[in-house]
Amino acid sequence: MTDSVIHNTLTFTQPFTQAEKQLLTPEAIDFLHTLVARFAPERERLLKARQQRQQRYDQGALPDFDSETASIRNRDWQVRPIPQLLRDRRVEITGPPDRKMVINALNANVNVFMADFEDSLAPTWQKLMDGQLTLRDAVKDTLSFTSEAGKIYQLKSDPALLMCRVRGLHLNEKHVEWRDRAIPGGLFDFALYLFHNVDALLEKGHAPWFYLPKTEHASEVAWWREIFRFSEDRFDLPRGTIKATVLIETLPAVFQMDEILWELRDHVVGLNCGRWDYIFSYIKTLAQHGDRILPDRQQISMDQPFLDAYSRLLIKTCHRRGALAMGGMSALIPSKDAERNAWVMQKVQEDKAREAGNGHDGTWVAHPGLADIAMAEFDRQLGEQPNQLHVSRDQDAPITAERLLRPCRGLRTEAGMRANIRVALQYLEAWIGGNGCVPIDGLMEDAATAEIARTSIWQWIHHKQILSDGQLVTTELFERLLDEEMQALQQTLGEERCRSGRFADAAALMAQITTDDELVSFLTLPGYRLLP
Ligand SMILES: CC(=O)SCCNC(=O)CCNC(=O)[C@H](O)C(C)(C)COP(=O)(O)OP(=O)(O)OC[C@H]1O[C@@H](n2cnc3c(N)ncnc32)[C@H](O)[C@@H]1OP(=O)(O)O
Ligand SMILES: O=CC(=O)O
Ligand SMILES: [Mg+2]
Repeated sequence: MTDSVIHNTLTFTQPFTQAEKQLLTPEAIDFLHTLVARFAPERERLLKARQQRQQRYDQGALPDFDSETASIRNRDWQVRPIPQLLRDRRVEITGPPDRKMVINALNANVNVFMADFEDSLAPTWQKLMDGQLTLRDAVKDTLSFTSEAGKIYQLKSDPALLMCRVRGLHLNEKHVEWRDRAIPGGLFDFALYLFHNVDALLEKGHAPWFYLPKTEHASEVAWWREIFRFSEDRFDLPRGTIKATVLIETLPAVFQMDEILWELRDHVVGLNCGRWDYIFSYIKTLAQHGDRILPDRQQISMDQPFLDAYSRLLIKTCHRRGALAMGGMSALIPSKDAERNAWVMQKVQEDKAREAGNGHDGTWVAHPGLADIAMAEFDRQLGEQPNQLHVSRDQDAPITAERLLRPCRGLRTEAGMRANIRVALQYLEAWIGGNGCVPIDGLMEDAATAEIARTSIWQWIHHKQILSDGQLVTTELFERLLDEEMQALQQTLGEERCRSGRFADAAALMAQITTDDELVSFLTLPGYRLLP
């Protein structure tokens, strides 16, 4: 065995196992190679443009609607009609492409399962490969799993529809290099999923359906459009076969929704309110704006004016253009404690009722135990209709940039700061250990929610915030609280768990990204260096 595999001008940094050889066939690699050679250079330019926009925000500018694309916003046009199968997406479950979880998700009482290579996956090579193999088996309807206790998991006869969320533009796949540079992670996920599943999907009347995360500008979905078109031609697919739902989960993107739908009009079926990354992006984009600092995370609920405006503008924009307006995720997950569980169910129900009432066409759940409650709320609102495309929201007053950027009221407290530290620390420990989604204190925590936790603290330190009890937030206060929370975790989890886990690495990373002068753009970038 050699140490690396060179195929054409792609270099794989390690030899393939027998299982990986099923995915990394010469033909699949050829396709990946072609995509990388054609599209990787443009991705560099798109990332540079992100940096340049951020520099302007850091110098005091605020995101706004682009006057140069006003004609796209003002003209009447619609996206290509939504395929029949995708017109009713009232409940979607999400989760990493872990074998047991994929079966449970596809068997849940939902319309769609979004298999996630982004927020909920720590992209180790092993997880990526297992995830792709799992999805290939799911598409072929041969997926099964036997737990250590001997429980057998199999797909039901009418599983949910499958969508694949590829990694965001910023993430690399370091195990594959082209011209001595790591290739774009999203392109790797896309190429393998498409190559191995397109025939089987089409055979059963489905198609390659994707979720595109963390877009910041319409030019980024134009990049994906060219990849979709090229792939359709390569596989002799009619134009518009490949479909995508675009997450609107960055602050700059909320000002670009018409432009995003326009650029991707042959392929897009909807936009989605990725509320957690959106909150993170609000903090990051406005990192230097001392008058727009967010309070404790617990107070940043969807009824805050800036988030309510975001949800309503997304619905209004989508419905005018004939696209679905998907809602987002409550982070609450079921509890074994009956009293807490009743409270969780009530909160999730309220959240789904708000989304359905606003006019969303569907929503997300993080756990199968929440599917029925979400389904009931959307059934109540939608009735026999597959969606709410007829809800125009034309009666609303225009949603302005001021409203979308409006500062969020609420307190900054020591308890809130400690909670942020606990979440970020435990999440980073899980992530660098290869687990990208974990329950912490009754909440689903993934890369997006952890980003809120760590960037909040950075911003509070950077802008010398005063907590509700009068304490000044400083690096020293953060370091003391980090130390205390580490000790508290040792008490709760036990010395052994803390010693054998990756807490020392997690605490070091946390300290570094929280006290750096520059706000690190994604925790997964330095984190990825620690992943195998
Ligand atoms: C901000 C965003 O990007 S949101 C999208 C990304 N985030 C996600 O997708 C979150 C997905 N959710 C999860 O990963 C999980 O629900 C967690 C980690 C939060 C909790 O998982 P667990 O600790 O396993 O929960 P719990 O023990 O209650 O699970 C009970 C059962 O439900 C299953 N389950 C839990 N969540 C899911 C899910 N999302 N999909 C399918 N099955 C699930 C478990 O596998 C388990 O199955 P089993 O009884 O057959 O063993
Ligand atoms: O991806 C979803 C989010 O809320 O972030
Ligand atoms: Mg997200």
